[in-house]
Amino acid sequence: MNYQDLISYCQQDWEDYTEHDFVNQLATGDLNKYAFFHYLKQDYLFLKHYARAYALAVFKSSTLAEMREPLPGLNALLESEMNHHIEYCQTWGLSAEEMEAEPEDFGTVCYTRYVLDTGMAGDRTDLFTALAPCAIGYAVVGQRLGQWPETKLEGNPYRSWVELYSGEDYQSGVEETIRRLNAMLEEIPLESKRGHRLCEIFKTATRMEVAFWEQGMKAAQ
Ligand SMILES: Cc1ncc(CN)c(N)n1
Repeated sequence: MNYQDLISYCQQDWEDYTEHDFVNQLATGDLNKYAFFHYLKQDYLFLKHYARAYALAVFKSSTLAEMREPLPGLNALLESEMNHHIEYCQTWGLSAEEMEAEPEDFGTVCYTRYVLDTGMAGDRTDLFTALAPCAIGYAVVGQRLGQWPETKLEGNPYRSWVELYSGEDYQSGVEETIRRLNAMLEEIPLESKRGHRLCEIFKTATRMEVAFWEQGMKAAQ
C-alpha cells in the first residue's frame, strides 16, 4: 500500500478537511478574525504536542538512520511554523508567554493525545501514519490555495499563513515525509488486518483535523 490508499480509504473526510470553508475563507481574507485567532492560539499548543510526537519517533527507532529521519521535520515545526504563529500573535498584542498560558480546547487535547497514544501503543509506522494527515493535508491545502483563482494575497490579513503552507520549504518537507511513509507502507498489503488498522488511524486523524477547523469556526459564534 501507499499514502494514496490511506487517503482513498477516507476520501470524503479528506475532502472535508482539505476543502473546508475555514481554509477557503482564509484564502479570500473573509475568515472571521476571532475564528483565526482562536485557531492560531490552539495551533501553537497543538504544534508543541505534535513536536513531542515527532520526538517519540526517535524513541521508537532502532537504527541511527531512522533516528535522524524525523529531525528536519521537527526542526521545521519548532522553528518555521512555531515562529510564524508567535510572530502573528504578537501583531495582535499577544506574547509567547500568554500563548503558553492559553487553556487547551477539547479538540486540541483530543487530537494531540490521540496521535501520542497511537505512537506509544504502536510502532513507528503507526506513529507516522497518525502524524501524516497533519503534514500532508496542509501541503494539499497550501498547493490548492496557491493556485486557486479566488485566493487573494494583497490586503489579506491571513497572507502569511497561505504563504507558509504553499511555500517551497513546507512543500518540499512534506514530499520527504511522503517518501518516507511510502517506504514504510510498501510491504504492507492494503487488504490485510495491518493495512486496515493503518487506514483507520489515518482516517481518525483526518477527522480530528476537520474538528480542528470547526473548533476555530465555533469560537467566532
Ligand atoms: C492542526 C494542524 N494540522 C496540521 C498542521 C500543519 N503542520 C498544523 N499546523 N496544525
